[in-house]
Amino acid sequence: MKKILILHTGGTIAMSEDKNGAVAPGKENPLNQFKNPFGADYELVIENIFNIPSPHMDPANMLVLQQRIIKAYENENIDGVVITHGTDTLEETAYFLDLTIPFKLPIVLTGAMRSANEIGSDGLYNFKTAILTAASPEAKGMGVLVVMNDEIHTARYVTKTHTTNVATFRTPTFGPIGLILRDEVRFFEKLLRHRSVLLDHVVDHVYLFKAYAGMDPELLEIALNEQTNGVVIEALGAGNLPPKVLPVIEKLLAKKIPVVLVSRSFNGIAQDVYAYPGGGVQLKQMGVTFCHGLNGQKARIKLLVGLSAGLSGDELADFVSDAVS
Ligand SMILES: NC(=O)C[C@H](N)C(=O)O
Repeated sequence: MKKILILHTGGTIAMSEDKNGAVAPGKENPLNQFKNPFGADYELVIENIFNIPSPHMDPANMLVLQQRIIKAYENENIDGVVITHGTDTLEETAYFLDLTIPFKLPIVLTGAMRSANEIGSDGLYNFKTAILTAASPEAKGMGVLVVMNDEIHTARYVTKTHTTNVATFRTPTFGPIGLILRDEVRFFEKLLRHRSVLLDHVVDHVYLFKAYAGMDPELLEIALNEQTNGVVIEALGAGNLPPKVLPVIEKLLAKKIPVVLVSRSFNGIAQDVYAYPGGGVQLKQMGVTFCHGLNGQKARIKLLVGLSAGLSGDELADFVSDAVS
């Protein structure tokens, strides 16, 4: 018998379409109509912990989820957790939990691209396959997982790539680590290393900026204040910035505000390759932290988690830059 804790948080998987085609949460969560297809082999403990669209999700809510899971692991004898979530910020919640849950418990996030009463709705199917994955012995020790459209992805690298297509969740550069084939859960990769940190609160004022041709330095200047805890920049290509923004970055670093760099490219990692003004070599010499392999929103979660866990200086830089931790 497998005991799976189900935490519903909202999102399209919990919404329905009205007669004009507008999608919104109704009075009743359609997931409550889910009939356990697994019989007596599975005990599903279901909680509607939130009912929010995922653009309303924030790190404080992510911490509520993390604490609920830790409590269940310590006191309620569970074998796995499934979280249903809106897809817009699903990857951020998944990665937050990946970085902050210190034990080998299968935790699987899923959602839907089509609401409950739309033709071809993917919600119940994704929910079912997420439960199967959370119950799989092989999911133990794989970190937090995202299951959508018959694919299993790591929280660390998965990202939403399409506004409406049901095949929206992809893992650029590396690919998924498993598949669901009918009702069979098959993993074909292993996690090499996994590092989590302990935290009991989350810091705010960790900003994410995106670089562009002719980037205006005044955009970054808004981070030059006492409240700012950290800055992430999605840089150009292999990790380069327009030279106009360098004086602001110098000022941020002088104030001991960590500045983390990722690439805005969909594939690949940020590295110190180029030695022209604003190139990665100069940025690294200035003290910018390169975060290898994460996208901007994940690097922001990682910086926020590291800061919330009390890391600073070299320790924080090591934590953030090591994308396989
Ligand atoms: N497919 C979805 O779930 C998108 C929705 N806007 C959400 O993230 O809540």
